[in-house]
Parts: sequence; C-alpha cells; structure tokens
Amino acid sequence: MNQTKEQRILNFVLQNAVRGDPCSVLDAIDKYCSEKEWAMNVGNEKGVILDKTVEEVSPSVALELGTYCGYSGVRIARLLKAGARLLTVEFNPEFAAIAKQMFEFAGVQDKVRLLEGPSEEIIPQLKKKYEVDTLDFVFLDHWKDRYAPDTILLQECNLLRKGSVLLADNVIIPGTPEFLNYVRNNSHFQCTNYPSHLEYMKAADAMEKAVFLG
Ligand SMILES: O=C(NCCO)c1cc(-c2ccc(F)cc2)cc(O)c1O
Ligand SMILES: [Mg+2]
Repeated sequence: MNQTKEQRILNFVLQNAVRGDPCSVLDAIDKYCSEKEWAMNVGNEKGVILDKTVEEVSPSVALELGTYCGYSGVRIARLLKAGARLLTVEFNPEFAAIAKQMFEFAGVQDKVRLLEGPSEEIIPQLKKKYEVDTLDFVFLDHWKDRYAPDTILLQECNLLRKGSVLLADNVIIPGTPEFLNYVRNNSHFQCTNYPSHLEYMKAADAMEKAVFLG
C-alpha cells in the first residue's frame, strides 16, 4: 500500500532525529518539508512567534486545534513547565496516528493529550470529560472556517478567562477573514497581528494574537 506524505515525514524523523530530543524532531520535519515535500506544519519562522507567545503565557493548560503531524504540538509541549499540559484536537484519524507516534518519539507524550474528533464536539466536553477549568492558551490551526465558530463556542462553554490568549495561524493564507473580523471588532478581545510567511515558502502569511479581556 503506498505511503502517505505524513508517513514519509514520520519515517524521516524516525531515521534522522534523536529520540527524546524535541528540537531534533522539529529540525527534521522542517528539513524534510523544505527540501522534499511541502506540508502544512507551522514551520520555523511562524514557529518562533508561537514559541515566544507560549513563553510569555507560560500556560498550565493549553489547547491546540489542528494537530496534523504533531509539529506544533511538539513545539508547544517542549516549552511547558512541569505539570502543565497540552490538549490537541485532530479530526483526521490518519493524521492523529502519525502525531501520536511523533509525540512519543519526541518524548513529550506525558505532557500531551491527543483528542480525536471534530472540534465542535470536543470543545463542549473539555470541562467535564477532560477536567479543564479554563484555558490559558489556545493555538488555532485547524479548518480555517472553524476558527470563528470555535472561538464563540469556547466562550459559550466558559473555557476562556480574563487574559486567555488565542494565537491563530494562517490569517492571510489560506486566510481566516470571518475570524479576523470577529475578534478585531469585538471589545472582549485585544488583537495583535504578526506578519510572517507561509511555512517553507516566500508567500506572505501572518499570525493573530487575540487576548480575551473577560
Ligand atoms: O488547512 C490547513 N490546516 C488545517 C488542516 O486540517 C492549513 C493549510 C495551509 C495551506 C494549504 C495550501 C496552500 F496552498 C497554502 C496553505 C497552511 C496551513 O498552515 C494550514 O494550517
Ligand atoms: Mg497552519
């Protein structure tokens, strides 16, 4: 059976990175996806913006929407303080299976909980089923037309508190116009735009930070 691109990425990591070394996993994925096959990982340039935001927030509980192969999940988990945890949601079971192996190889599996299913089903379960009180940090990187409805759903489920930080990937390409309009015209959010580039390409992209003001 032919391998998928995501399996090829994982195999390259298993062959070229160091087990238990998250940075070597990130470097291997970035090397493969810049030299061999493009893939929709957040990448190293936008990854630095993600790093700085995670370090500023120092979250105890972080949520990622859109796991894919686990690149940004490894990126976030490697920066979490002792006892902190990342919940990451992936709809596609094949991607989830790859990401699970990626987390284990990187050695971050004890900090990460991978939840398979649609975000609109999982978000309402976070409090009771996954014992979440409120979220300190949310990385939005899933289906771009879900960013706005899921931001509303997070509020409806009382998962945001004064100071909760949302960071959204791809607000230029593929683009998230409904989300940008929603948070930028909402007095409950303080927004900051971070211009960058599409992962592994010269095309312009950006990330948007939206701090919930309560
Ligand atoms: O769809 C995306 N993510 C959700 C997956 O379940 C996604 C797409 C792209 C992208 C694709 C095709 C292109 F031509 C340009 C950008 C980039 C990304 O960073 C992404 O996160
Ligand atoms: Mg993305």
